[in-house]
Amino acid sequence: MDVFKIQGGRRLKGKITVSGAKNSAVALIPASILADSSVTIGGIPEISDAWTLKALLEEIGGEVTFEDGKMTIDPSKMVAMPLPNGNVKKLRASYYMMGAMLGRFKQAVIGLPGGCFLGPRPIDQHIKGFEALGAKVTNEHGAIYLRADELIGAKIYLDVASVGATINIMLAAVRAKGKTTIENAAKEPEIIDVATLLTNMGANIKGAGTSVIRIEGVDELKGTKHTIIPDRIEAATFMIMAAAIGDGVVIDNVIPLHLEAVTAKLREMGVIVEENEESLYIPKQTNLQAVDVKTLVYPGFPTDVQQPLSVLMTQAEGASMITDTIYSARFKHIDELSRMSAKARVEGNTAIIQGPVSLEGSAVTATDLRAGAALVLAGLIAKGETEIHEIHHIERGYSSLIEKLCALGANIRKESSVIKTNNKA
Ligand SMILES: CC(=O)N[C@H]1[C@@H](OP(=O)(O)OP(=O)(O)OC[C@H]2O[C@@H](n3ccc(=O)[nH]c3=O)[C@H](O)[C@@H]2O)O[C@H](CO)[C@@H](O)[C@@H]1O
Ligand SMILES: C=C(OP(=O)(O)O)C(=O)O
Repeated sequence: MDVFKIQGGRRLKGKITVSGAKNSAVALIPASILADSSVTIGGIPEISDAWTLKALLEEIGGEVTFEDGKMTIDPSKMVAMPLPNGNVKKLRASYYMMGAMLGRFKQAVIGLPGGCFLGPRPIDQHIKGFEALGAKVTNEHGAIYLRADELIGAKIYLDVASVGATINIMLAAVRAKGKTTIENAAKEPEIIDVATLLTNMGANIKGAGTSVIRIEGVDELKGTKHTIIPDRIEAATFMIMAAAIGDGVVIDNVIPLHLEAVTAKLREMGVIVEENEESLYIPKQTNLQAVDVKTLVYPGFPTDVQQPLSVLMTQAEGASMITDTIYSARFKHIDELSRMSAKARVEGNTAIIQGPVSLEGSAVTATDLRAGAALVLAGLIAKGETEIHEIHHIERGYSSLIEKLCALGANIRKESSVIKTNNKA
């Protein structure tokens, strides 16, 4: 099994470039299924989720190339092959194969998705949407079976403003007959990105990025070219790293508007954030102050940044509180941070973190993607060596992380860890 080894205490300085957004990429790639000819997407991050989706599209007959961040998908020979197991279990966003295949083939068999375990992650709102469009949906032995004679536009009110359900219903509805309205839709920037691709393919979508999305179905969608938006969660991770251990870091390829909640909270902690059109500059920081944070749907503070921010809180003066209203159990990293001498505890859906403390290097486990990012940051700050296990979680969402951090002066490398066995045989 591979591990990350970090020698902590090295200051970071220079420029780091943000990759394309994971949560856009994982929806844009399945969206290509709906076209009748090739779709090319630029800026796809080199993350395992993108490679897994490429493999899934190939399993159903897609011809896909992925080189230098450019993915070209020819969907013309795809068929409605069932995908009950295997790659679908490796990532959360395999659920987008449901909406896209239902939209194109009026049928799909897709295993329940994997991805980060953050507490229960139901997909009832996705299914409610598919059923409203006329699909019969059953769950058989851990796979979702979807079938429709035809899809007919409908009015769908989401009980929770779910990112996945909003995008999945858009995917299923763009080729349905008539009008679909999604009310209480999620407003994340990645939803606008997917709507932009679909619109360029010929779809008729209004209101993406607001809480009401209106779709007028079309008979067919054509191939197109698209460039993905920058990853606001990766950017936020780098902002936090720069605030914790930077000697002046430029974070390039960002949309500052997408980061407003993060920037505001960092400023409240005393961090100086200079905004330019497509980049941010964070000078060396002193005197970080404790803050209270609550995660919310966009444009609120993102849950995906909660775990990295909690590490910065260990360096701030006073007691900080961070409440996750989206995923109440997203705190597995706190136990790992405690191994590194953090003073933190969890009460319900809130972590209480006392700072400043001197973190100590240790062997820790990335229990999920952003827990992994948090531990990388903790390792960069800590005295001595930190060894992070289960890094496959981190590789689902951070492209070339080692290379990017080493270029800023970090001492981090990937190694194969030798499992010691009692070899008596
Ligand atoms: C691949 C991807 O884009 N992942 C992101 C997406 O996940 P994902 O799309 O899975 O998250 P959702 O926005 O759907 O979930 C938000 C909340 O709604 C609940 N819910 C969701 C769907 C449903 O049918 N029923 C239901 O109750 C969830 O349990 C959660 O409490 O948005 C999350 C919230 O910003 C992010 O943390 C993830 O990084
Ligand atoms: C939770 C995340 O990802 P996923 O939904 O793909 O598991 C994340 O990106 O932080």
